[in-house]
Amino acid sequence: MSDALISVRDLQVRIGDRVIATVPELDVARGECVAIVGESGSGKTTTLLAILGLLEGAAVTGSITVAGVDVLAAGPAELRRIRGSTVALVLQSPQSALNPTMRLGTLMRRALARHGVKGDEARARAERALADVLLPPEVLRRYPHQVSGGQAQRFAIALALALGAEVLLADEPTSALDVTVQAEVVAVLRRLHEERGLAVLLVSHDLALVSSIADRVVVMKDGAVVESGPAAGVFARPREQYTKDLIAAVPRLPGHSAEVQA
Ligand SMILES: Nc1ncnc2c1ncn2[C@@H]1O[C@H](COP(=O)(O)OP(=O)(O)OP(=O)(O)O)[C@@H](O)[C@H]1O
Repeated sequence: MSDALISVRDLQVRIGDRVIATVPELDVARGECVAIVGESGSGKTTTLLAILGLLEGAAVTGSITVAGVDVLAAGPAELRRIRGSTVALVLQSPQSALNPTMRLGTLMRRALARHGVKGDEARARAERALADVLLPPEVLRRYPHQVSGGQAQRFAIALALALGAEVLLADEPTSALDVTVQAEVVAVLRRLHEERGLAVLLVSHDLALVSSIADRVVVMKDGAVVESGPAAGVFARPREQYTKDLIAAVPRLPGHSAEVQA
């Protein structure tokens, strides 16, 4: 537990009188990749946004700790600080998350400056982070629309790394990308996780992606956790019919039935 970067207990999110997510327990340890899977509307994104303190208009109860900070009690300044320096959000559509009027270099420089990193140190961090996501330094001269979706997503990850993020919260990071560039983003995420020990909390419909990278899996249905455990165990021996159905729908996974492939 002392090792947990993210620790959630008895989380309940309500909008009006509707409960849209209930998560009794969710931990992400240093260096660990945990995936939340489930059908559309099952409460995955809501859980991620609650962890970042980004849910507006919702009643959130329980406890959420990120790198020792009590998210539900923290003020806006403290939440902004941990969002940049400890935990970073990677979204589905990277290009829409990047300011279109700024070159990527300006975006990177301003983000670092907001966290007090300037000059040579900023340049060194930017170069290292770009190398980590396998992007050439020349991308810093381009505008967001001048790079591919895969490059924009890798740049978003580089931005998080440059700011020193220890855990990435990735919400469907590949689903808006062409199949050809999905693989490059997955490869970068997997390398950062496996070789650099970056912790990742991944929300994804893509069970093939999840099975290739996650250490543990949390399965959500209708706003509730129905099953969780080590990824290998959940994929090999799912307990719940809902999980079996999710797995059976994916052609590349072992539990998939031959008829669907034909
Ligand atoms: N601001 C909101 N007001 C009302 N209902 C909401 C709001 N945000 C989410 N919901 C509802 O909460 C439920 C969970 O939504 P959420 O986006 O967390 O699901 P999800 O599993 O991430 O789905 P998807 O994979 O489609 O993103 C859905 O039924 C959604 O309609």
